[in-house]
Amino acid sequence: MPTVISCNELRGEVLAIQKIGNKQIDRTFVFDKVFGPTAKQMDLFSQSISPMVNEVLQGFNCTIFAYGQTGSGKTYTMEGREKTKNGEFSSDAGVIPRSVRQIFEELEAEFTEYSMKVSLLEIYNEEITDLLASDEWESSDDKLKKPIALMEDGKGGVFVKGMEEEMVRSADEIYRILDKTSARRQTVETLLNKRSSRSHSIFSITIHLKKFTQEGEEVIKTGKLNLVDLAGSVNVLRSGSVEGRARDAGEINRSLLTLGRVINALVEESSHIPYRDSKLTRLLRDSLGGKTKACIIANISPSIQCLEETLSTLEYAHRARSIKNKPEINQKIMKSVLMKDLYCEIDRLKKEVIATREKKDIYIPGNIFLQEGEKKAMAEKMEHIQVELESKDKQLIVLQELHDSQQQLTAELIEKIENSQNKLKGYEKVILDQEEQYQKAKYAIREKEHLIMQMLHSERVLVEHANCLRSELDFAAADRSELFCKIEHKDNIAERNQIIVQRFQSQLTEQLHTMHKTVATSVMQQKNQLKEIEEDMQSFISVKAVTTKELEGLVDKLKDLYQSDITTLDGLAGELDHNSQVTFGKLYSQVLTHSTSLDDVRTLSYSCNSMFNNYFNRFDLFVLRQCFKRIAFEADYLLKELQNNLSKQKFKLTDFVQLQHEGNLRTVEATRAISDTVSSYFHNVEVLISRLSKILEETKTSQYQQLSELERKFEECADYEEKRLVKKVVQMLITSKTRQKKRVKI
Ligand SMILES: Nc1ncnc2c1ncn2[C@@H]1O[C@H](COP(=O)(O)OP(=O)(O)OP(=O)(O)O)[C@@H](O)[C@H]1O
Repeated sequence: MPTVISCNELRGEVLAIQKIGNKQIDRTFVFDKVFGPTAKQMDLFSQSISPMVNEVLQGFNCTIFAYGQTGSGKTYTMEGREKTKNGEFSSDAGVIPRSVRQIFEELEAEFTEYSMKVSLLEIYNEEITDLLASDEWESSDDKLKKPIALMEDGKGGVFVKGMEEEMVRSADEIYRILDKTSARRQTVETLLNKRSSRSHSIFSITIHLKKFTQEGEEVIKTGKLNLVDLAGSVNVLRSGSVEGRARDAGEINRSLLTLGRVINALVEESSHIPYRDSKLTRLLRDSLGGKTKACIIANISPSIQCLEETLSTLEYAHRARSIKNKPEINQKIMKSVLMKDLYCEIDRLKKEVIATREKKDIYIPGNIFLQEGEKKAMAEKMEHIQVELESKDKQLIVLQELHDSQQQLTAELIEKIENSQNKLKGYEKVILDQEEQYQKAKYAIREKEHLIMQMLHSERVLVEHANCLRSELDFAAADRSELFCKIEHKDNIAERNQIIVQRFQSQLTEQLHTMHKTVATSVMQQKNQLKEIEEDMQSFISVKAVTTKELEGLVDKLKDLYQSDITTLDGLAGELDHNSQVTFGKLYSQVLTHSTSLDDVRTLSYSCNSMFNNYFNRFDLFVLRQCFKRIAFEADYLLKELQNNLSKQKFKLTDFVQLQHEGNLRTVEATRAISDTVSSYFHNVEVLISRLSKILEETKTSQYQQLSELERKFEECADYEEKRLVKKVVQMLITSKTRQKKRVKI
């Protein structure tokens, strides 16, 4: 069957998947706790109920409701399937037996003095029945189940008139009461549940605990736990209620509807809360928004067929979640006050009984009468008392008849009792003997129990040891696989390294080869270049020598030219000198011839003048000659200087060429030496690389050997360890089995 509900226990969410037409609508409801289909009774109890039970023992009133569709597991949740299984507490045990057990365990652990009473009410078709009122259940006739009235207590609360509360001293007593009364619940077969409970049941445990104040005064602390198994919320048509029971479906829904309306009104904080509209809500008024702590368990089915009811339950519970109760601890009552209250209650009950017997009137205590102002409440009370009186009349007649037959039976019984008492005395002796035997057996059992405990302890230790060994083995196996992984990884790295070295080797050889070639070509080129430079220098020197020679020739020619010019000029100067001397002689003879008269002076002056001019011309030529001589001398000197410089330069150039040549020769030598060193260095590198790869190869093989050796040793060790552990475990199992056998024998 398809499921439409999924639970997220961690987030406290319930997801409902609804399909309307082709549309899928997902709805999520959040709760304080969510228990999925795999949850156990114990989970629900320990997480949600157990803390509330503790609070009851602290003096709070707590109520636990189980609400949900018929057949969804409310009764299973509250009561469970069976309380005990093979003498142990069953895992199917529900909230009620588990709460009872916790209460007694805690009370016994604290050595607290306490008194405890329980009550069990059923609300069916808006009528309250007391399932503990024993005398009414003697008869199997349903009609005799007497409905009882709900009364206002005048303090704003209600009480169930004449409700029986049974004092209990142990959990077993409560279990017995529950077993006895479970058959009395109104059940009917529906399509959804073979034993559907049609009524609401309220099981209450009231605990009075004796405590001491700091001043040492004795006080009574009271806590009450209400465990409510609501009737299933049903759709009459779908639930298939049969045999005219459809009415009860309506009534159940009516009281559940009122419960829903009360919840809605509380959530909306409405001014009017319709508690009074149903018996259920009147009775549980304090648990709904009052001083009581309340927990609602919403039971749902994951089936698609129940989706409508499931959604309604989820909405109902979700609304109820937002109700805020104001839990208050019950006031501690002084023992004396409690006693006084109890005496008053007894007094009231006595007066009530007398009034009922006399059928005259009803008794209402003065204080209640004064407080009962509300007409409605009073009318209801009267109505119930009327109903009660009528049913009591009927019962009286039946009881009278019963009384007569009972008296007859009593006489017979007294006789039987006397016989039985005689037999009893005989049995008592037997019982005493058996008690003694029982004590001995008990002692022996305790001893064996002690032994068993010790054995169990040692078995637990052994199991723990085995677990430790197993985990060690697991660790060793994990280490081994890790080691294998590492070896594989190392192999891969070594392989990759080898490839890289080989590649490097080939690249290096290639590069060395190229370098050799380059160096040889460069040496050749350098040699050629040096040769060319040498040749250039030789040609330059020879050209220079030729030019110098030519220059020398030219200088000689120039010198000769100057020399001839100077001699010509010298000749010219001599001729000029000779001519002037001739002219001067002629002039002197003329002066002597023509010097007589007055005009002698003028003639003298004239002659003197020309003589002066001649003299002057002669002086000029002399100076010119001197100048030429000096120039020729300077030119000669300059040429000589030039010649000297040229020959010096020639020598310097020859020296420079010589030096250049030597330097070139040295460079060639040095380059050759460097090239030799480089090639020898590369040769060495080559040798070293080949040696290195050889070493690498050797290391790799030795590593391989070492690793395989290690692997072998590790495998041996692991095998040995495994065998040893298996042996140990087998040994331990054998020991444990022998112990178990011994224990069984014991
Ligand atoms: N969690 C569960 N594990 C095993 N069985 C379960 C569980 N819940 C319910 N059941 C079984 O399903 C059947 C119906 O459950 P139960 O009577 O508790 O439902 P209900 O809600 O009380 O029904 P109704 O409202 O009709 O009384 C019972 O036989 C019960 O044992």
